[in-house]
Amino acid sequence: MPLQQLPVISLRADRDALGSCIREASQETGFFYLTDHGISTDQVSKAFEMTDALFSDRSPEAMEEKLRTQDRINNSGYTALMHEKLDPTKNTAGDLKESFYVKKFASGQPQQPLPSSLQSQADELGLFFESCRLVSLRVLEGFALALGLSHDYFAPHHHAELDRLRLIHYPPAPVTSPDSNGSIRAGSHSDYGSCTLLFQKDVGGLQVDLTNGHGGHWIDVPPKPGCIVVNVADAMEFWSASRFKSTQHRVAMPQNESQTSSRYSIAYFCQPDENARLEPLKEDWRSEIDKTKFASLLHKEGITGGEYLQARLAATY
Ligand SMILES: O=C(O)CCC(=O)C(=O)O
Ligand SMILES: [Fe+2]
Repeated sequence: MPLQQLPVISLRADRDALGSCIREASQETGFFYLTDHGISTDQVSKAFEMTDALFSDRSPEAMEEKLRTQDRINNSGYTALMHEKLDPTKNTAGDLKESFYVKKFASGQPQQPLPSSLQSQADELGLFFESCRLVSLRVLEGFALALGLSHDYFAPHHHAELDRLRLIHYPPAPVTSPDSNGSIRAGSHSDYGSCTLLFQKDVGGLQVDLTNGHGGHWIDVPPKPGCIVVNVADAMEFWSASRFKSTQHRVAMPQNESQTSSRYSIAYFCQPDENARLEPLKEDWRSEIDKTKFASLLHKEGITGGEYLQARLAATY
């Protein structure tokens, strides 16, 4: 019987257990729920309150203020509805979502203009970023152990220079068949970096393709109290020479009345550093890489984390 539910992995597990659970999940679906991660429900609720406040104010002044924070070159600030298209192969107008990208704080200070509603919560926002960063480092330890490497193998390539916390709002929408070729909340895609942590408020819609782009067998990944959804992203798939799967996922349009209201999610994208070299971890693994997916990485000599991210972003906006 095909898998219908993602595994739940505890960050309290000892190193051996963590490595083997993460190995199994990363090889099978590339997605799992993470529990015992140390971020309190109170902290997550506060982050969602900020997200709600940011997107609820639709006055012309507030919308202008948000638009002024947009910085495409640095992948930070506000992105308006329909401005992103995660699945460029589909002939749709753009994804039905708006979002706000947050960069790592330095000495407790934001490194980008924030709209006033976030400015007043800047300390809390910076702490949430930091909590996510620490969890992502633990997940990277799990990946290293799962690949038979020293637990601290990935840390020197991950200083959160390009990491982004993304507050996301999907506006209310009608119930729509998943097979319709029309609008979508977020088109099918795989993430670009090392891994992603995802918090979903209460409205579901996230789906993962168990065939990973080969025909489509979508399973729902509903919000699970206290859990973060974690997925392998493309740089980690490449490093692992496709042992780990960076799996296609999407946010479907509402499938029932309970999903028609606003949907809020918060993603933390853990990225390799600007100058981190992307290459398979062992030379003799090279032949095992998914050559169609990574053609652009294979014909170039020594692409960096920064170059790869820019190339992927250019295809999305
Ligand atoms: O909002 C979600 O649940 C998923 C968002 C996502 O996959 C992304 O932004 O990469
Ligand atoms: Fe994603």
